[in-house]
Amino acid sequence: MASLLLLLTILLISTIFIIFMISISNKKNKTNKAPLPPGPKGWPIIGNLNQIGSKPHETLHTLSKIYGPLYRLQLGSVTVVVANSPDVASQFLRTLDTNFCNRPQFTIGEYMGYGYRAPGSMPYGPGWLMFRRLCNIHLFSNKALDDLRHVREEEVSLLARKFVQAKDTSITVGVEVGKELNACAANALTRALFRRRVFEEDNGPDVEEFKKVLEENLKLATGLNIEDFFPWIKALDVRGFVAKLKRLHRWYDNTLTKIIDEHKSKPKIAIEGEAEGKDLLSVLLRLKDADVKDKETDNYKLTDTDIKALLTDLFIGGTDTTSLMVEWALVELIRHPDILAAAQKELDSIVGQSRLVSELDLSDIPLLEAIIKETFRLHPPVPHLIPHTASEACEVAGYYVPKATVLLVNVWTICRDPEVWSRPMEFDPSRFLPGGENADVDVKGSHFELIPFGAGRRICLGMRLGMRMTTLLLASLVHGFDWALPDGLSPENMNMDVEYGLTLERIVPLVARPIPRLAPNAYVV
Ligand code: HEM
Repeated sequence: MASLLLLLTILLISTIFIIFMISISNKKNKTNKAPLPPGPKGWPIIGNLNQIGSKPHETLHTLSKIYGPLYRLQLGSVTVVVANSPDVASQFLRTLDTNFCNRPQFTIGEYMGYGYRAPGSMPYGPGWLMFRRLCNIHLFSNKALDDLRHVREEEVSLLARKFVQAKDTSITVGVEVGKELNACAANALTRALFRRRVFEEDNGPDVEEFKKVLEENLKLATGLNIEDFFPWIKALDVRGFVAKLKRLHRWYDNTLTKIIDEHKSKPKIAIEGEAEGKDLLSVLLRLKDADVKDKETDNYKLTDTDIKALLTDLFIGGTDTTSLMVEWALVELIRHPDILAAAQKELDSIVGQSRLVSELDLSDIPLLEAIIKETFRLHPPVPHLIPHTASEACEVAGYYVPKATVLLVNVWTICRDPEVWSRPMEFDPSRFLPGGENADVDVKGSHFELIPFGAGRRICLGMRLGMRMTTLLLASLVHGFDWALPDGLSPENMNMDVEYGLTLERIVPLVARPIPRLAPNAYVV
């Protein structure tokens, strides 16, 4: 009996001791822990979701004026922090990069990323590193990019030719420039990925359907989908969002399965052999071969699903971003004819007027480069990057950021912050010219005031191709054509509104008249 009493007493004392220790440690945590970032008060259950509105980039921008460089939103069950200054962005993406190099598991990655097996949605780890390494060697290295220079140049000359042919019919109506740019960027990319032009009218997979799919792509891929914040809405699929994603995924999957089968049925071409064996799909199929023990894959056994996930991601990541960017640059140049004329003069002095631009002409074009940077600044194609997530709780800028918090880097706001840029709303490329106030700033991820491709480990995988294609396309359109608006439209009253998505698209697409300005045989392909 006495020993039972003793045992109970010991148990009681230890329980009290444990409770005491936990409460001390909680108190200590509470007092030592930095406060959560400030943010607007939310409603029970939905949090701040009802305050986001239909133009989240504008809402997030307005909130930055109230709550400063780092604020917090509660969107349903998910805590989101928004970084609004170069300094805070660099704390997340440079100082704490290892903690923020994961992606939240959002619905889009579940379907379009084949269950988070594509590089854009995949968790950080060996599989993700392997995909990036493969792409960096076989698609985006300088050598791989040089090998495919002719492909990009051919596609851009075909576009120029199309614009020349359109000149008579477009006098009153103009051409829908963004759509043509999109097809051009898509064809150049898919020729590098699997040697096919997806927009070839009589050869590609059902072209009309493909165009619709492309349009649907990024509308669905917005950074802020309600389904990601309320699992029950996703389960019930109230908006039909999941059904649409599944349909889109099925389309990609069927199309890519056909393309892969076609490639497999062709005789295998050694990787060091003819150039045509060097498209990314041929390389991936060779690496997938059971006999290949390759350090590039760390002997990871690639599957057809991995390959389809990668191709889908590269295609989605590489088309709209590029064409949107060039469309915005052209809009700004039409609104600033003096800058357009100066850029034409710069290119004429290098290329002349008897041929189209080649990528080889584009090593010393300070004004065009400045125009590209200024366009990235005022119209960053991906306004909040792709969401990142905190692997562990941490402290940033004196605030506590809990584990699993979703991070949005508000590039859109940073790029128009008057504390960072003088005359931020003015399109003025001269700020980036030698001697200009921002001459040293580049877009490659080390100057956090201008990170249209992101920064750190998750920086855009296709940045080098994106830059090459953007520069070639814009140079060709500027050098090859004068640009006018259809009758009745003036540069001053162009609609500049955007539709929010993962990328910011123009609500009213640019319709313009290309007027050839080179010798007629310059456009002959
Ligand atoms: C003007 C052109 C482009 C812009 C502005 C752009 C922008 C971006 C941005 C902002 C991100 C997210 C970075 C982050 O979350 O920190 C990203 C990621 C990505 N981009 Fe691009 N991009 C462009 C072109 C391309 C091209 C040409 C490709 C491929 C062919 C591509 C493939 C990807 C992929 C796969 C990712 C995901 C990377 C990862 O999560 O590891 N992008 N891009």
